[in-house]
Amino acid sequence: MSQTPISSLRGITRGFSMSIEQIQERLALVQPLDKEAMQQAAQHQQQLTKPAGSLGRLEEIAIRLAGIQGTSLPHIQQKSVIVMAGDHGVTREGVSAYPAEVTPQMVLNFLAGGAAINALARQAQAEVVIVDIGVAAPLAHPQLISRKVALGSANMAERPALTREQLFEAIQVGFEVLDATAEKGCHLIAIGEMGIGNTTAASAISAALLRQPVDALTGHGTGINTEQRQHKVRVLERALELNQPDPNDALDVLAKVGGLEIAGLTGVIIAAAARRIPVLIDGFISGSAALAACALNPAIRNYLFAGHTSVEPGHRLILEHLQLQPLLNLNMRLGEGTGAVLAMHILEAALHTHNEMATFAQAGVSEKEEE
Ligand SMILES: Cc1cc2ncn([C@H]3O[C@H](COP(=O)(O)O)[C@@H](O)[C@H]3O)c2cc1C
Ligand SMILES: O=C(O)c1cccnc1
Repeated sequence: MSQTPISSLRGITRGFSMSIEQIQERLALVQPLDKEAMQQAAQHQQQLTKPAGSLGRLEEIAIRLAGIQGTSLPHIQQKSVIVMAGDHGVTREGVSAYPAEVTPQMVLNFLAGGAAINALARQAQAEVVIVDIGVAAPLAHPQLISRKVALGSANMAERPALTREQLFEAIQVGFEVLDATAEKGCHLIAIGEMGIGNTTAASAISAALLRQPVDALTGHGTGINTEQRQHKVRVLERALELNQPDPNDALDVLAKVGGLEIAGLTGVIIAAAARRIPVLIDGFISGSAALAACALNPAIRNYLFAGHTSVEPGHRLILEHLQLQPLLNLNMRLGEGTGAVLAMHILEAALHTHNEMATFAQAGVSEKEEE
């Protein structure tokens, strides 16, 4: 993974020095994991009443959470899922199985508590934070965080999806939403999104940053058929050819072929890592935000957990690149943060065993025989 040089960040930000400084500041706050806490947590695992290593990846999760929180006995109490919603001009090219008006309709459904993410968040006892960062329709609700940067992105098949100002504003919204969530107390964040057409944006971002042909990572999204997928690939090829996003510059990629909710989630991820809060990534779209965040600072990767692996083929390529092993594989392709919130149970299970099990000494259980 290569880090975007700060000089290249400056290159694209003439005139917006406030925002770029804020982004650089946050990126610079991300610290390596606490090695000492991880060593102590690993030793603690060795003393628990089980054959060494027998809790498999649960042990690795507890140890990494120790490194993230900087304590040998990490804990998760308050959890939130931040769902960002935005529209995509590229839907005018006919790249989705559903019409764009589903975006605002689903935001209202989230606010009424009737979507899959609401059901799963209730089960996981996670707070649901809904942000309108760029839905192309007026929306108002007491529980909605209204931070519209624009009425959707522009059509990337015709021009850059976002202006530099819109990109920086969207990342800034991500910082602010994460800050407000963290200040209420939060030990684990899941990220989710809603935006008809956003698998097209995620495909373009990952094709550019992973330097892969779009055909290798473009999927069927909400359910387009084989012929429609071929059309989506052609639209993507046209958008990449026209915009020429710089693969060494994740901000350039996010502006030219990204989207407001994806840029906002990139901001959430950066700000969470800077505050040592673990982040559960959901599917392909939130994965593309993680890919961009890690391109800006590779140290962010250590704060991320992959909730699940999506059916979208590009998601697997992102996770391989970030060297993140998904916790679940349930053939899901929904988004909204659903796979991430489901995996909260696994992270909590890792800490229940880590923090609650008796040691061999406490329980009077005999340890392994000498070899
Ligand atoms: C009813 C409904 C609920 C959703 N919840 C998430 N998505 C998901 O599907 C969209 C991306 O797929 P595409 O790129 O093919 O449009 C996003 O909004 C994503 O979150 C939904 C889609 C629909 C139709
Ligand atoms: O991978 C995802 O998160 C996904 C896939 C299809 C549609 N919406 C989301």
